Amino acid sequence: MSYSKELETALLAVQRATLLTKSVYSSHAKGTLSKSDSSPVTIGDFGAQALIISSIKHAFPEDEIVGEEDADDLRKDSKMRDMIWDLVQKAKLEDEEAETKIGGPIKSVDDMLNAIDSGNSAGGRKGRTWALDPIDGTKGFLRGGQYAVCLGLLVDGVPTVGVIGCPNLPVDDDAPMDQSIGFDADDKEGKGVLFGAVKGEGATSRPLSRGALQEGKKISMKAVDDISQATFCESVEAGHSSHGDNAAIASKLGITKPSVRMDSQAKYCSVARGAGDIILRLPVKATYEEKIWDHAAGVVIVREAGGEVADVNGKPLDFGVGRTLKENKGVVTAPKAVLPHVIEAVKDVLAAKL
Ligand SMILES: Nc1ncnc2c1ncn2[C@@H]1O[C@H](COP(=O)(O)O)[C@@H](O)[C@H]1OP(=O)(O)O
Ligand SMILES: [Mg+2]
Ligand SMILES: [Mg+2]
Ligand SMILES: [Mg+2]
Repeated sequence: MSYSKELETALLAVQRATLLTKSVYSSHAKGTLSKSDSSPVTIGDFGAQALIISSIKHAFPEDEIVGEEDADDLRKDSKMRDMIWDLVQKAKLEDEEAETKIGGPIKSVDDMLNAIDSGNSAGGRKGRTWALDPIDGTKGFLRGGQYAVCLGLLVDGVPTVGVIGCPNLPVDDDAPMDQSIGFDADDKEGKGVLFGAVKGEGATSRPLSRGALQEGKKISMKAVDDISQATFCESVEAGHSSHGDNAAIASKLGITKPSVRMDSQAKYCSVARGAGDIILRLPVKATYEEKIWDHAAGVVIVREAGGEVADVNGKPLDFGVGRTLKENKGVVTAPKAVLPHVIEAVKDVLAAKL
């Protein structure tokens, strides 16, 4: 079946939400709270989740949504709630037809809180579920590095549509990855990319705009003939992916170039357009369960660009078991043809640690 309405809705919804996140960054008042797992959340995360869920509910009222955030803290904190309401009202696409397609503005504070809380689906194997990360890489966002607004559609547990907005990546698909770091607070030309993909239909990139969608261009991964020449990427945060294990794996593959460190699913987008080749996310703690919203959209984009993902044991990622990837450990991404080779190196390095 065709997913053209799903793709268009997701592209517009993510594009509108990126406008909100950019306005938070420029305002320098990010209203940061610490969550129960001590990770940060800002008014940008809440505002983007409200806008995107209201867009999905307008176009597809029956669909389930697994969103990272909930509104519990906001129901207790009127100051924070008012800051977010102000942002949400201001974030509008400058194209009436586009804005109408995603339902127009949210009507009240209650609707905004209820939208945020509609991201409470338990996920699962049956039906249509959107996986939403309103700001992926919140630490990167706060640092002025890369971050991404990520929305994926799972159909019976299978990642099927993926859209990611990266306000700080260069528009040029051929820009080298080390030029990708740095924040575009002033909305300069040349920064801000919207990636999209539908299973079986390829992946595209287009410049983020403030109104109607710009035209998309096909993207694809680079062929890797000699793995020792590959570029690998990993998290900036050592607490999110084991830099030591990643380095040992790279060395086993004969890779001598230093890793490129980048926050968020901007990594998936970068390798999907050939600005890097391999992503290593080796677990730091055995108990950590990767969240479906941290991978669903990126996985569709990478696969449609010629890549494949698996966990550290080479097992396919199972998005149908709830809000987390609890049947998997870590995530490894590479061009399809070389993934088995990379997984062998991962297994060797992990086995040597036992
Ligand atoms: N202990 C952890 N291990 C792995 N990932 C984590 C951990 N804590 C938070 N994350 C999530 O990792 C992702 C960031 O990955 P990266 O380090 O590659 O940028 C984010 O989704 C972040 O959540 P969040 O969406 O709240 O930022
Ligand atoms: Mg978070
Ligand atoms: Mg995330
Ligand atoms: Mg997040």
